[in-house]
Amino acid sequence: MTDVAIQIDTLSKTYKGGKRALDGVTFDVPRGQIFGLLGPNGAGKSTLINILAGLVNRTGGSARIWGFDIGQDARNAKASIGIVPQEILFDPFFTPRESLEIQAALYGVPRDKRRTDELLAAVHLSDKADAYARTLSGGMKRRLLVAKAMVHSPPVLVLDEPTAGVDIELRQQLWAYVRELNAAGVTVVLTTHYLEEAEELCDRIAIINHGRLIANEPTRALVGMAQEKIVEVTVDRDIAAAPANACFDKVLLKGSRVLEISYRKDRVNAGEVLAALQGAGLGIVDVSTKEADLEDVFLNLTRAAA
Ligand SMILES: Nc1ncnc2c1ncn2[C@@H]1O[C@H](COP(=O)(O)OP(=O)(O)OP(=O)(O)O)[C@@H](O)[C@H]1O
Repeated sequence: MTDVAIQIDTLSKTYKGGKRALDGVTFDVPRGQIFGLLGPNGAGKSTLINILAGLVNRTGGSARIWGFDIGQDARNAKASIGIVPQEILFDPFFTPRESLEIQAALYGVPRDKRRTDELLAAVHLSDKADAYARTLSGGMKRRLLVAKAMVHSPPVLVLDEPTAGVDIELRQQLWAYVRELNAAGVTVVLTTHYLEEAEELCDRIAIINHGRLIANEPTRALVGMAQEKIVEVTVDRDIAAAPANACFDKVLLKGSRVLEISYRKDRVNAGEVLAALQGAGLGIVDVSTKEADLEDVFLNLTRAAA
């Protein structure tokens, strides 16, 4: 129990009108990790995060944040989590410094415990500390949102699609800061559409589809679940049609001498694929393989559960 940051137990949400956005979801977010929550549009990720944030009422199940029940101990639960929302909403007339001070006051952080300057520096906004929020770029606003979520020094930080619409350089900066926070002991939960990002950043990944949990694995294990492998082979003569063989899943003729062959690594290996080509009388000139990535797993899992 003590090593769990967030405990979600048969959590359900049916919106007025009957839409069942979450359908009995159960999983734990271990302390100290960067945890990815993935799923296609409309899968229920924002609903789950909004329940943790106290913005949406659940219709079934329970959740604990840092051991505090979000219903019975809402105050402590709320104090234990910082949430960076998907949408950027600011009063355009407040400066970053004022926004952080107001947020700290809302959370009851005493003046001598406030970390406004430290947070502004951490998100590279010190030089914009006294500029109106409306003059900040999109990336700056997002960084300010991260700082706002951290004013009360919560042990858990949740980021809902934090890098949507943020350019690559800013994304890198934001992730560098998230990694720093994590190294300093903050448990991070993030939702992202960028699978590469999840693969690179997250220790563990849960996938939600149609309001149900369909995977919850260490990232490496999840990527290892990809069974499809692709080998591109250049052969020694022109061929008119792709050869067929029982050990190929799919064959594409990509040029008169180049074949792209998909096979299932749980059934055959690359040697058998190449031997099958040689058996068809083709000499092999060149070979390259492509490892499956999280995207392949994600597509397979979400398709299978559709
Ligand atoms: N206030 C609401 N009233 C009714 N239905 C809603 C409401 N909010 C969300 N939904 C529905 O619940 C389902 C889950 O939505 P949710 O926003 O949680 O998905 P999501 O995984 O966060 O998607 P996205 O990645 O697009 O934000 C969707 O079908 C959505 O249309």
